[in-house]
Amino acid sequence: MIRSALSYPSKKNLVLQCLRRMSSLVSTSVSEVHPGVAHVTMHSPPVNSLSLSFCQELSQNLQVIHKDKSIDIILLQSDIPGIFSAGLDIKEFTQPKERLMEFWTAFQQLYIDLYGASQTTIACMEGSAPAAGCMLALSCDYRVMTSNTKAKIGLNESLLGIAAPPWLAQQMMDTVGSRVAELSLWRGTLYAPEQALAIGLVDELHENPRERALELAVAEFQKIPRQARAASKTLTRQKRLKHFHQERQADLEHFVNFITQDAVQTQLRGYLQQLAAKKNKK
Ligand SMILES: CCCCCC/C=C\CC(=O)SCCNC(=O)CCNC(=O)[C@H](O)C(C)(C)COP(=O)(O)OP(=O)(O)OC[C@H]1O[C@@H](n2cnc3c(N)ncnc32)[C@H](O)[C@@H]1OP(=O)(O)O
Repeated sequence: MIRSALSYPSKKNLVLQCLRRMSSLVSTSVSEVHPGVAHVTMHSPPVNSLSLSFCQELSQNLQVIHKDKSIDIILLQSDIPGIFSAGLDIKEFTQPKERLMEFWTAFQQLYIDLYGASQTTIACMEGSAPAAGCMLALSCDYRVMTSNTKAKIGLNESLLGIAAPPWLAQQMMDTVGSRVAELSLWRGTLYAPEQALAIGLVDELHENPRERALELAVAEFQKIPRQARAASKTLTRQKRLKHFHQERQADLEHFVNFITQDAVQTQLRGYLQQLAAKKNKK
């Protein structure tokens, strides 16, 4: 059974408790029965889309955990049925320039905080993870997805008239290989769970991803010395992170210049209308 951090009197949990109170979109709890395992839960209805405040809150939760030496596993999960995360909040793309810059900076920081976490991270996907939702999963060390065929995962940016940034495209290439990533990116393919497993986009399918992730964390991952797990991550990820920091400003400028083009804005408005029309048909 998972108990909230609220039930812990220690200094560490007071910090988590404060964070939980401040945060309405993301919360962290630690398990009494499974020490060292933190559950980071996204709950931003209707679809956990990554708005500016959502990115900031998720980052804040991760930053508190990073400082907590007693936590060595992070399970990233959603409490919205059928949804992991719908990706970036498309409405953010239509904001004025200052806000766009703040938004993209927060999204970049979220990538640093999740991809660069020293803890072992597991994405527990009980539902769909398109675009930046997929980025959250790709930033984790291990991905467990629901076997429910309604769920989809992938980088569908091209269908919105935009393209994933280079660092996200790189994550896809690192995970599924260059050729499959290349095809997926320009087609904007969203994969059903079995297909995602076949190309290596997810590591396992399970009826209950949270239960399976906890089992993996305790029975398998925590048996590997944590410093070895952390050092292995540094080996495989530090080059990417260093490059990201070097390119961060250019990435921000590219985003703002690209997204503010009239043709892109028209395309994005059309996509939002399609989503609304789909909802009205239900
Ligand atoms: C240089 C340029 C760089 C660009 C950056 C590239 C990086 C990342 C890009 C992105 O992440 S863009 C976002 C891409 N995401 C999507 O295409 C997903 C769209 N959503 C869906 O497919 C579905 O909503 C869903 C996630 C499969 C869930 O389906 P469900 O049937 O449960 O819910 P809906 O009825 O479709 O939606 C409910 C409600 O949410 C609104 N909504 C859905 N997704 C988003 C979103 N990403 N941003 C903002 N709003 C979203 C949808 O319009 C409905 O709104 P209301 O009608 O209730 O107001």
